Amino acid sequence: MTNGGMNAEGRIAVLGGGAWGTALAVTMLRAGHDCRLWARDADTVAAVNETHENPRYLPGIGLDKRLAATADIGMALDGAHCVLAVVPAQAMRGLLEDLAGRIRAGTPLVLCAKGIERGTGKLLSEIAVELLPHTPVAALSGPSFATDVARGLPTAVTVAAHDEVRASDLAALLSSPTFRCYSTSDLIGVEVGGALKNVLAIAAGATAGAGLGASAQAAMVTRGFVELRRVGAAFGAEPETLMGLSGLGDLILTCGSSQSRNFSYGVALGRGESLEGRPLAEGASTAGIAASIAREKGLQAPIIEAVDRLLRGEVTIAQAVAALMGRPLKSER
Ligand SMILES: NC(=O)c1ccc[n+]([C@@H]2O[C@H](COP(=O)([O-])OP(=O)(O)OC[C@H]3O[C@@H](n4cnc5c(N)ncnc54)[C@H](O)[C@@H]3O)[C@@H](O)[C@H]2O)c1
Ligand SMILES: O=P(O)(O)OC[C@H](O)CO
Repeated sequence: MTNGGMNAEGRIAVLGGGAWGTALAVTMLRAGHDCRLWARDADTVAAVNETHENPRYLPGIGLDKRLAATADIGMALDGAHCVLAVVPAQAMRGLLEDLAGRIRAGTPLVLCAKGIERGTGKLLSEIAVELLPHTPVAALSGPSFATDVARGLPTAVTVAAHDEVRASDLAALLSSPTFRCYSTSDLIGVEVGGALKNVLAIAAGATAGAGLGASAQAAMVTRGFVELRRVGAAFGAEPETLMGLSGLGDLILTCGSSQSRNFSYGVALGRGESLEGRPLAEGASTAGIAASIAREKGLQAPIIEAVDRLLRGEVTIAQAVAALMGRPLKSER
């Protein structure tokens, strides 16, 4: 496999017709691959095929006319040499169950969602290994707004697999001139970094929404990053991974931009607005899971805990801030 992912080695199946699945499918075409996009929603399939748009999830962005969508998952998988799974984290188990018996043994599966399963506390790769024991599993994560990536704006992400050679082969396969994939064998680190940054983006958004000022926002993100590293370490993540694209990199992106759905969700929370019917914010599911994992492991994660309690309606933003500021003084480390 050559560098840059410009050699078409076969077809790539992208499963999930939302913002990120659509952006990745277009990126795969740009990388020189044949690509089929599977979407469960017939309107999305029709819009992609007929008007070359995904108006529900990527409004206003014209898509590559070569992009073919289908509602038939078997057709998307037919001849695929690599499969990208791009549905929300809480829907991933259902998708992977559908893939059992359909995906060819040995075909790599790249998990592109950022979350942890509610109820089990499992990483998505753990679910994949359990349900698809003959499938090599990888994850893709890093600073990447779907709208930026779909437009062909440049960014860099990380592709992780336990097998280092597989990770670097996949990074080469998925890279394009505007989508630079680094590789690592720290699969856990990449998954945990991507999942936890969403909770901190809600915290940063809530700080902004409550009008607490730019200084508070920077302090929240910095101390939140300490918690991300602490909880990440408990999962077995390597510290260097969390300092990379799928930790610090994505934190910088999502904690400072209203383009982030998690940040915007936090802004609404901080303003006391309704959270009903808002776009997907994975951090809202991950907050409770991360808070309970931190408690179980005896880790201090007061910001993650505060987001969880705010979302449950157990505290007001003023109470959450007072509790954080009133904690006993301690060393920064
Ligand atoms: N949007 C981004 O900028 C971006 C970037 C990187 C990673 N991600 C991650 O990608 C994942 C998906 O996000 P998104 O932005 O595409 O979300 P989205 O809300 O735009 O789209 C979700 C898609 O999943 C489909 N879906 C939902 N439940 C499903 C199910 N049970 N079975 C099949 N399909 C189902 C929906 O129909 C929709 O097509 C999330 O974990 C997100 O954190 C998103
Ligand atoms: O819009 P968000 O908050 O889901 O963030 C999207 C991506 O994860 C950014 O890397």
